[in-house]
Amino acid sequence: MLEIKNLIVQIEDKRILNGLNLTVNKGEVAAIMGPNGSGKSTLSYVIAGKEDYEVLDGEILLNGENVLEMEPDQRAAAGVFLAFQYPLEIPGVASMTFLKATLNAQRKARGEAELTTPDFIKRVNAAATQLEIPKDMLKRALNVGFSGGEKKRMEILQMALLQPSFCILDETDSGLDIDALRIVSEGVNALRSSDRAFLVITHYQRLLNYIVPDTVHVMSSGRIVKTGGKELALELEANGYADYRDSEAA
Ligand SMILES: Nc1ncnc2c1ncn2[C@@H]1O[C@H](COP(=O)(O)OP(=O)(O)OP(=O)(O)O)[C@@H](O)[C@H]1O
Repeated sequence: MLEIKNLIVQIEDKRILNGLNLTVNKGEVAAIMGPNGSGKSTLSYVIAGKEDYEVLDGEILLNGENVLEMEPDQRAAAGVFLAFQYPLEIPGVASMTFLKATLNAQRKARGEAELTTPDFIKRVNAAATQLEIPKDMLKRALNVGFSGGEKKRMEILQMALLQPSFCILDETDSGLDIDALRIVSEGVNALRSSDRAFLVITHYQRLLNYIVPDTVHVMSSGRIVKTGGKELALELEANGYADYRDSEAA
C-alpha cells in the first residue's frame, strides 16, 4: 500500500530524513516511535504534501502511484489523511460547514456525487455520537476555543467521515485525558479494516495498548533503524532510545 524508498528530505538546508525506507501494507497498523527531533512529524508532513520541504531523493508510492508528484488535495483524494499533532483553528468557519465542504470536495475529486445535506447530517451525527462530540460543538468555528482533547476528537471525526485509505496519526494521544484516549482509540479501532492502513506516531507505549499495532518502527536521525512487533514498544518504554541514537539503519 505505502512504500517509501530512500527518502531524503531537507528544510532550510538542514537534512531531516536521511534515506528513510518504510513499507506499510494494506490492513496494517504501523507505529513509529523515536526521540524528539528524529523526523517523525516531518515524515507525516512530507507524505501529506505540506510545502516547505525539499525532497532530494527517494520515492513515496501509494498503491503504486507516485505521491510526490501529487498536489496535497490530490493526495487527500487518493486516500491520504493526516490527523495533525496541532490541529488548525479556522475562525469564522463552522465545523459542520468545513466538514461538508471537505467531504464533498474529495468526493468530487474522485468523480463521486456530492452528498445531500440530510445524508451528510446523518453521517456526521453518527460519527459525532461515537466520538462523544456534542452536536452544538459542530456549530462552532472549527477548533476555535476547543480544548486540546476536543481538537483531537475533531480530527478523528474528520477521519471517520472521509474514510481515507491511509491514515497518519501524529501524536494523537498528546493532551488526551484517560477517557478521551479511550474514546479516540475506539474511534480509530472502528475504522481498522483490511483495505485501510494506519501510521501511528507516538511517544508513549500507552496508546498502543488501545490501538494495538501490527508493527513498531524505531526512527532515529531521519531513518527507520529497527522494526519489530508490538513488544518493541514495551522494550523502548523500559530502556529508552539509548541503543538507537545515531545508529545505522538496521
Ligand atoms: N522549518 C524548520 N526549519 C528548521 N528546522 C526544522 C524545521 N522544521 C523541522 N525542523 C527540524 O527538523 C527536525 C525534525 O523535526 P520533527 O518535528 O520532524 O521531529 P519529531 O520526530 O516529530 O519530533 P517530536 O518528537 O519532538 O515531535 C528537528 O530537529 C526540527 O528542529
